[in-house]
This record gives sequence, structure tokens and C-alpha cells, in this order.
Amino acid sequence: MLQTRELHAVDIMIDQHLQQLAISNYDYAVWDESYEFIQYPTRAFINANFLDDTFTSLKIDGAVFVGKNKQIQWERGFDYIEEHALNDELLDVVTADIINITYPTSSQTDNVPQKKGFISTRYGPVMFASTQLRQSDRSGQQVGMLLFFRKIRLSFIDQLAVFSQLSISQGDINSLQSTDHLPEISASLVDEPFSLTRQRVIKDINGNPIILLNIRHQHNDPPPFFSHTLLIILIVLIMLPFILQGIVYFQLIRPLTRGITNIVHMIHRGELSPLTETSTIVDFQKLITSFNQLVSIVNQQQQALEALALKDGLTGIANRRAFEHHLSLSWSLTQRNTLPLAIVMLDIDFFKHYNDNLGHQAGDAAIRQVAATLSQNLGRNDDMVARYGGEEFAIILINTDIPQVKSLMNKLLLAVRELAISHPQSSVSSQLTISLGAAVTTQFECSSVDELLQHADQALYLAKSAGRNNAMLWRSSSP
Ligand SMILES: Nc1nc2c(ncn2[C@@H]2O[C@H](COP(=O)(O)OP(=O)(O)OP(=O)(O)O)[C@@H](O)[C@H]2O)c(=O)[nH]1
Repeated sequence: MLQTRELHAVDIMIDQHLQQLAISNYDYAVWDESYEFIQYPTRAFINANFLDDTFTSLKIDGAVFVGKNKQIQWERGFDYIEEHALNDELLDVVTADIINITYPTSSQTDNVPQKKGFISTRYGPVMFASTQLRQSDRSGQQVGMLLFFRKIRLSFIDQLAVFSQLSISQGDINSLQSTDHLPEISASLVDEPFSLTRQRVIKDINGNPIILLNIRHQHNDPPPFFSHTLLIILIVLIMLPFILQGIVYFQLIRPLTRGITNIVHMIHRGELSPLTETSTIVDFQKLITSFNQLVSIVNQQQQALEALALKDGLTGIANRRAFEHHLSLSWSLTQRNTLPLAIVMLDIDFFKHYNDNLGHQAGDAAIRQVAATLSQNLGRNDDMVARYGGEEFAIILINTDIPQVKSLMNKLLLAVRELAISHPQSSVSSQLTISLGAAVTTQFECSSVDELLQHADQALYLAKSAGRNNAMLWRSSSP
């Protein structure tokens, strides 16, 4: 970009030189006195208008009036820098070369033919401007032309360098091969590789290179690749805070906020569950994993505690708390589905005597044996036996009708007897026995579960009263 501008500056400077020469040339060519001079030459006109100072002020090295048929009417060469007359022979050569190319052919009256540019002469490259002679009002026939030329000097090259701030030197145009197609000053840099040095040519009016310029750029114009990279770096630098903010938000703050919200919900619900958040931040992921492991441990412990809280410590079967919970659920279930619900209460006979006689530890062992026997003799998954308290047990039976309850009670009576636990102090048997009382209800016999329980207790009382080692069933009409 910068290099393009620098080359453009060189181009503008060359054009300015040409333009300035062309304007001077036009002023002198389209002028009544010049028009008259070509037809009626006088010494006075030359003496008045083409003095040494004229060459200096116009910055020209030669002025030539060319008449019809390309005949030189008057000419003068004067090196306006070194301020001496040009060799006439040399002047003729230069002039002849230029005239051949620049003599105007058009005779239009509305437009004054003019040519300007560079031309290669046997003397060397020169800058020229030629204008058809006309009257001041631009009228008149074709009577000839006025030619100005200026030598291409080192100072011209220097001016280009100063104006464009480039280092420019003139190369040897003769060193160029015919195959070298060096571009002109203004040629685009787009297809050229980046370089600080390049060669450019100034072409003559026929399009042939006549001045070779070796150009060295002063500014280290970065190659496009670097510009893109710089641009990307700048964009990244601008975006970096947003990117970091996004990473921190999505990887840390959002999972953290959600995690905290979930933990608060867990606290409100009173139960722990694993966090589902994940994070690519290793430490934060470790924290989540550790928390989930903690949740798993706490949940397992809680389940164990809950199980313990519902179990009887001596026998391992359900305790009274579990019994009451299960009874409540069973009541709801059977009421909703109009199913029979039965409670069997049972008690070891004369257990005080057993303890007193055989000791408390033997009593514990007997209770454990009875509990195990009861559990083993309950057939269904829904059935439940619990230690109701002391040497008393309770059984819940869902969807079990009266004959089935009776059958089960007899089975349990027999099973405990078959344990053959010696009970010397029992007045009903030499072995440990139990008494059972049951109550069975469907939808209407009992208004509440407490009432059903009470009836089962009454039935047990009746069994005890009837001598023990037997089973009684409460009925809605007659117990
Ligand atoms: N070894 C032991 N004895 C217990 C346990 N729980 C209660 N007992 C005893 O069981 C006995 C119950 O006595 P009672 O309520 O008078 O009843 P019982 O002697 O069995 O007489 P009936 O029930 O009328 O046949 C008490 O002596 C309690 O100490 C226990 O966990 N282990």
C-alpha cells in the first residue's frame, strides 16, 4: 500500500514536468506573434522572445519552429542548467528525431494538436512538447509547429526521488534485454512479490522503454501476510477479554451457580442427589466428582440408617415403627381396592417364667428363634411380621381372607411348638408356645386401622384367657 503510494508520487511528478513543459509550449505556439513569425520570420521576434533567460525560465534546452513540410524554420539549443549553447549539429540530430514523430498531421481548427512525452534521440532521452502554431484565438491554418524539449538530467531523477521520498537512480537502459518486460512507474504492485527494491521504466511516445529507474523503497512496507496476521492479532486482543469472560462464565460461573442452586434445592427437599454439571476446569470437575462421591456415601449411610431404624435390634425383623408405617400403607391400599386386611397379634406364653427360670439371655435366644420361625412361615411378599414389643409380635396380611388367616395361625402355632424349646415353667406345655389373636376386615367392618388393631389385641386377650397355646379370630358380628 505504502509502496504503491510512493510509486504513484513518482508518476505524478513526471506528469507534472510534462504538463509544465506542455503549458509553456502551448502558450508560445498559440500566439499571434509566433503564428506570424513562422510565415514572416524576423530577427526581432527571436531577440525579443527567445533569449537565454527565456530558456532558463521555461526550463527548456531547445526551441524549434518547424514550418510546412517539416522544415526547420528556426531553432536554438541552450543548456539552461549549464547556460551554454548546444552544439548545432547535436541540436539538428535531436530535432530531426523529434520532428519525425511529433509533427502534427491534423488541421482541425477547434482543437489545437499537441503532443508531449519522452522520446529517445541519438543524443539521449528527452522530454518534449510540440504544439501546432495558431493565432491567439486558436484560429488559423496549419503553418507549422513549435517544439520545446528538455534533456533528462540527473537532477530530474533527483527531483523524483525527493518528491516521492524514494531512493532512485538511473540504470543503463541498454542493459535491458528485449525479453525484459519491465513495468512502467504506475504499474500495479499487486502481482509482484514484496521487495524493497524494484526496477521501473519510463517509456517513450512509441511505448519503448527509454529510461530505467532503480528504485529502493525507504519504508519497510509490511507484506500483506504480515498485515493480515497483525489484523488477526489485533482482533484477538480486542476479543480476548470477551473470550476469557465467556470461558470463565461457561466453565466456572454457570456450573457453579447451577451447582449451588441444586444444592439449595437438595437442602429444601432434605435429600441429596448427584450434581449433573460438568466442567473442563480440572479442579472444578474434581470438586463436582468429590461432591457426588460424598452424596453417594451419605445416601448409602442414610439408607443403612433408615434400614436400621426400621429393624428390630434383637431379632433382625421389622420393628414396631416399621410395622406401623407398613400398616398405614396397607390400610390405604386395601381400603382403596376393597381388599381384606388382617392383623395377627401373638405373644409367647408365660415368658416371664421362661426368663425367670432360664435367664434373660435364653429368653433373648427364644425370642430370636420365634421371630425367625414366624418370618419363615409367611409366604407372600406383602406379608409382614414385626416385633411389636417385648415377647409380642404382630403380623400384617393383605388380601388374606378369614380361612387363610385361621390356617396361617394354626401353622404358626405348630411351627413354634416344633421348635421344641423347653419351657419347664409353662402350665400349658413343656415346650415354648404362643397365643395368637387376629382381626380381619374388608371395607366396612372397621372404621380405622386403630380399631382393627384393637380388635386383634382383643382376640389375643381372648386366646390368652382361653388357656393360651391357641388362636382366636375377631369377627365383626361375634369375635
Ligand atoms: N429375654 C427377654 N425377655 C423379654 C424381652 N422383652 C420382654 N421380655 C420379658 O417378657 C416377659 C413378659 O411377661 P408378661 O407380660 O407378664 O407375660 P407372660 O409372662 O408371657 O405371660 P402371658 O403373656 O400372660 O403368657 C417379661 O418378663 C419381660 O421381661 C426381651 O427382649 N428379652
